[in-house]
Amino acid sequence: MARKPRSVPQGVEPAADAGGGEAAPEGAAPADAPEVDAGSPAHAGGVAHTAVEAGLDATPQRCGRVAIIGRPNVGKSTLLNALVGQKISITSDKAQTTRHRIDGVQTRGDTQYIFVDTPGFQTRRVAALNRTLNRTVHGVLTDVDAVLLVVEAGRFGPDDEKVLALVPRDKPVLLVANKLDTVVRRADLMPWLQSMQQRFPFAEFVPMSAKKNADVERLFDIVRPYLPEQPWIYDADALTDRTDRFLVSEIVREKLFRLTGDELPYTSTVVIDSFVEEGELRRIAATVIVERESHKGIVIGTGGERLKRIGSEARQELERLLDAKVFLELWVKVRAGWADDEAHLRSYGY
Ligand SMILES: Nc1nc2c(ncn2[C@@H]2O[C@H](COP(=O)(O)OP(=O)(O)OP(=O)(O)O)[C@@H](O)[C@H]2O)c(=O)[nH]1
Repeated sequence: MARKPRSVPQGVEPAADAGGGEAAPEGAAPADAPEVDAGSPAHAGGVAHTAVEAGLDATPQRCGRVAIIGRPNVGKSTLLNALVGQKISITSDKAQTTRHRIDGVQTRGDTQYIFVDTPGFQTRRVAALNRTLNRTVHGVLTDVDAVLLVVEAGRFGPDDEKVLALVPRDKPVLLVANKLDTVVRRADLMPWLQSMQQRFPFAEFVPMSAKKNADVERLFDIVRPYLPEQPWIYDADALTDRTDRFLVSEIVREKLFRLTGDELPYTSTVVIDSFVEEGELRRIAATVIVERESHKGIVIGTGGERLKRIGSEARQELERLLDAKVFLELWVKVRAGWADDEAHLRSYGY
């Protein structure tokens, strides 16, 4: 399991925005929080069942799972990274970047928040890759204490509607109206929030920007009451359930997407061939898998320039994440039709 590095956490932008988060527009006050079952056991025969009753500890632990769902590109990964205080989920402008379910752990005071990122709900293609992704989203939702439905502030289209339809009715759903910083006329948001209130019994309305520190802090306080009183599942310094090896493949994939822009279809992926620890050095070999010979050219670039840059940017970020020196070797291979082939998907960890 990956832990928080000793070095300074990445992810949330420093609070350059003094005054920080945008306040919720007037009238957008959260709906009353529903009664949350704190999960404390019933009293039986005067026996102390909790640390509090036994007088051992004034603050019993809270711990719960919170799903982050939403259509592609609304900012789910950006939010997860900000909440966890470290980059564990990759982001790019290319929709459908997130492919795996990832637990992001943040422990603060008496509370352990386990945020579950999910792949954007896929509506475009019906290839095996998308079927697998949709199954992941369904699985996540049955197993959480609360759901953050992320949408873009002021917008709720058919794709958002499809995601909302997936949520089991017995879960508290908090509407995160993200990218508030892009809304020019805040007054326009009021009627929109009211229409959202009519649409679904959301437990809370949270207009915010995942890129603003103060907004992210506020979200912790809003989510906390929805988490049951129960012992923590992970150690206090845990970052994610994923291994370093997994995080490495995600970071290389992010650089690949960022540096190829729209030229490369989202069906390319990255496989880690070897990950060796030699004292303070990590020797990593990875292969970029693409579907066509022409895609290989895109990744390599003129005179190998682009592949070199992907490697160099990934290495710098990996050194911060792993808190070690990194030697990264990158290869490119063509595997036609991998995204439509269930056997290949399994071998690549999907
Ligand atoms: N202006 C602004 N941009 C944001 C905010 N949050 C996320 N973004 C940008 O929106 C784009 C998509 O963000 P992601 O976090 O990758 O979105 P996602 O929902 O995880 O996308 P998928 O992986 O496709 O499901 C990126 O370019 C982010 O930088 C925000 O609060 N304000």
